[in-house]
Amino acid sequence: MSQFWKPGAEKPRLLDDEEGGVVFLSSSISSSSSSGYGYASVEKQRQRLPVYKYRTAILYLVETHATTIIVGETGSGKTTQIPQYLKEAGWADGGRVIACTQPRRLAVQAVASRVAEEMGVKVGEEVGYTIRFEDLTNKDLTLIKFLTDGVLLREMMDDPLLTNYSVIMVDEAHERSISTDILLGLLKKIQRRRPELRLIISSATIEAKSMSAFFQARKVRRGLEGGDFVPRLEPAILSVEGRGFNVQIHYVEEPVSDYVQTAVSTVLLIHDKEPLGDILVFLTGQDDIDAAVQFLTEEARTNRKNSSGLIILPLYSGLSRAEQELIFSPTPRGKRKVVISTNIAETSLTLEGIVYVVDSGFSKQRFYNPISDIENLIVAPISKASARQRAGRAGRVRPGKCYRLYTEEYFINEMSAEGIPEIQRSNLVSCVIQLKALGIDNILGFDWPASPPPEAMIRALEVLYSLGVVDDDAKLTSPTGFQVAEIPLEPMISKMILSSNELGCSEEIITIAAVLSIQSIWISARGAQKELDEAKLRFAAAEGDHVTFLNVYKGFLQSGKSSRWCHKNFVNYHAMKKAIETRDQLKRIVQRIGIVLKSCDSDVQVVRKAVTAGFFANACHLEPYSQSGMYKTVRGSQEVYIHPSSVLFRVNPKWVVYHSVVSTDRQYMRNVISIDPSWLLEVAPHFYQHQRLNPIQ
Ligand SMILES: Nc1ncnc2c1ncn2[C@@H]1O[C@H](COP(=O)(O)OP(=O)(O)OP(=O)(O)O)[C@@H](O)[C@H]1O
Repeated sequence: MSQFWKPGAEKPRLLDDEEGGVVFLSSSISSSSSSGYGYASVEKQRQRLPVYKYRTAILYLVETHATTIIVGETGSGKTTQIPQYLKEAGWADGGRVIACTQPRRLAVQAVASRVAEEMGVKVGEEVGYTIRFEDLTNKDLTLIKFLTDGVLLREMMDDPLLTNYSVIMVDEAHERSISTDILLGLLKKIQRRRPELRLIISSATIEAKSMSAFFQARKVRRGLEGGDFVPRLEPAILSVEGRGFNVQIHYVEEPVSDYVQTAVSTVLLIHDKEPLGDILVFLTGQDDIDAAVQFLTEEARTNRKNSSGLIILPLYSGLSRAEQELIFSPTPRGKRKVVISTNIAETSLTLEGIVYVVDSGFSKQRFYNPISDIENLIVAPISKASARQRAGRAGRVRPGKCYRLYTEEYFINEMSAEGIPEIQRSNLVSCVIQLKALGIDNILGFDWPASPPPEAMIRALEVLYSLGVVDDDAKLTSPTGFQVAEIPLEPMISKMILSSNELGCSEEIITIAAVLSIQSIWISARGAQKELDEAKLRFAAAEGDHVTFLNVYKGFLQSGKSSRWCHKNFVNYHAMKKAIETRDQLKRIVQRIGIVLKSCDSDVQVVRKAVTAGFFANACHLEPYSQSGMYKTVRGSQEVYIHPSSVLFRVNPKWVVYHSVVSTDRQYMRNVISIDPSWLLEVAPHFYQHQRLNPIQ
C-alpha cells in the first residue's frame, strides 16, 4: 500500500444490513446491556454463555470418545469454559493436566489470565501458560495449561507421548497453521499408544466432517490392557448453538481501491456517527498499520473536531510485550480506543470495550513455490472463516457492528470458505526439522490432515542436508542437527548462530537474529522518504542491512535506549525494544546449548561469513549488464531485486544473500548482505558446484 490519505477524501458508503440477517443475527442470549452484564457475578456470567447448556453433553462425549470435535460460534465460551468444565469433572486429578492450545501467543496469555480470573486464582498457579521463551506454570500446582501449538510440539521432544496431559484441546483448529497440522497428525499417533488421552478439536469455523474423517481413518490399535475402559474411536461432533450478542454486518456498496484509506475514513465515520465503544481494525502488517496510525494521528492534529477522544493503538507481533498489552487497558471514560491490528487479534481474544470491527478483507500470507524455491509474503484476500472470526471479536460482552470493506456479493460468491492450510503453501524447512527431531523419519508417509507438496518436502530436505542438519540417511546430525532443532527459530537463523560460535561473532549474530524476527526497525515514512533515507545513511554499512542493524542497535544502546533518539533517527522505538527483549531470550537459549558469547568487535567479514553459513540457499548474483539492478537466484535462476528499504538498494553489489522475499510488482529481497561467492563453496559445497559459480564471478 502506498496511497496517501487525503483529509476530506470521500467517505465510503456503507450498506446497512440491519434487517438482512446475513450473518450473526441469531442470538440465544438476550442482548442485555453491557452494564447489566458487567455487574453479574462471575458464576452468573459463566452460566449465561451458550456453551453452558452443553456442559453435561461435552463431559459425556469426552468421557466416551477419544476425540470430540466442538463447533460453536465465536464468543460462545469454548476456550474459557471447556477447560474449566473438564477440571471440575476431575480430568486434572491425580497430577494430570488439561492442555488447551492456541495458534498465537497473545491469545494464550489473554485466555490464561481470563480463566485464572474466573477461577479466582493467580496465573502461574492452578492456571498457567507457556509460550516461546516464557513458561508461567508450576509443576506441582498447574491444572489447566494454555500454550501455543508450537510449544506443545516442542514439549514432545522431551515427552513424546505427552504423558502429563489427560485432555488436549486444540483450539482454533480452523487456522491450520503448520504447527496445528503437525500436532493433529502426532496426536492421532499418540492416541494409538495412549488410548486414555482425550482430544478436543474446537473452532467456530471448522469443517467438522473432514476433521472427523481424519481422526476416524486409523490403523488398528495395538493391544490394550484387558478390562481398561476403551473410549470410542469414532470422533463425536458437537455443535454448540447460539452466540453471545448480536453483531450487525455492514458491507461497502462498491469495491474499495485503498483499504488503508477506507479503514481510516470508516473509523472517523464511526467516531462521528456512532455511540461510544472501542474499534478494532484489521489490516495486514506493520507497514499498513503504521500508515493508518499516522493518518489518524495527523487527522487528530489537523482536524480535532473529527477525532478528539480517540486513543490509537497499533497491534502487531513486532511490538514489545508492554506495547501489545496496552490494548487490554480500560478505555478512559468519554474516550474511544482504536486498535489497529494484524490477524494476531483474529481468534480467541476478548477485548472488553470492542463494539465495532473494521475488516479490510486482507491479510499477509506466505506462498512458497518449490520450483523457484522462493517463499513470498503476499497481501492476499482472507477466507470466510477468517472474516467470521474477525466479526466475532465484537458481540462478546455487548452487541456490536462489523464493517466489511468488501461487498456482500464478494463475500457470498467469491471469498473462499476456508484458507489453504499453511503446510500446502510454505517452505517446509522448519517443519521437516521439527518432525525429524521428534523421530518421524518417514515424513512423506506421515499421516497429515492435508498432505504437503512432495516437491516442497524434497527441497526442504536438500536445504537441511546442505546446512549439515541431516545426514545421508536424512537423520538429524549430532550435534549440529540437534542443536539447530533446539533453537526455536528458522533453521537458517539457527545455523547462522551456530556458525557464529565457530567464527567468534556470536554477540553480533544474536543481535542480527533478534532484529530479523521483526518486520522493520525503521519508521514508515510516508511523505518523508528523503528524511528517512538520510537517517539511514547515518547507520548504513556498505556490507548491507545486517551490519547496518548492528550500527543501529549500538546507537540505540549508546543513547540509553532513548525514544527521542529513535524519533530523531527514524528508528522504530517499539521495534528496538522488542529486539532487545528477543535478544535477551535468545541469549539464554543459545548459552544453554553451549554457545559461548563472544564479540568480533569490528571484524565485519566474520559476521558476513556467519550470515552466509545460514542463508547460502538464498544467494543471488547481479545480472551482468543489468541496468535495472536485476539479480538471479543462484539455485532457481529467479529474477529478484533489492527492496527499496534496503541500504543496498541501488548499490547493487555483485553477490548477495537475502533473508526473505516480498512480492509486489516484482519479487523484492528484504534484508540483504553482500558476500564473497567463494564462501558459498566453503559453507555449502554440496549445494553449489564450482562450475555454477565461476563463470559469473
Ligand atoms: N477478558 C474478558 N473480559 C470479559 N469477558 C470475557 C473475557 N474473556 C471472555 N469473556 C466472555 O466470555 C465469552 C466466551 O469467551 P471464549 O473465549 O471462551 O469464547 P470462544 O467460544 O472460545 O470464542 P472464540 O471462538 O472467538 O475464541 C466471551 O464472549 C465474553 O463474553
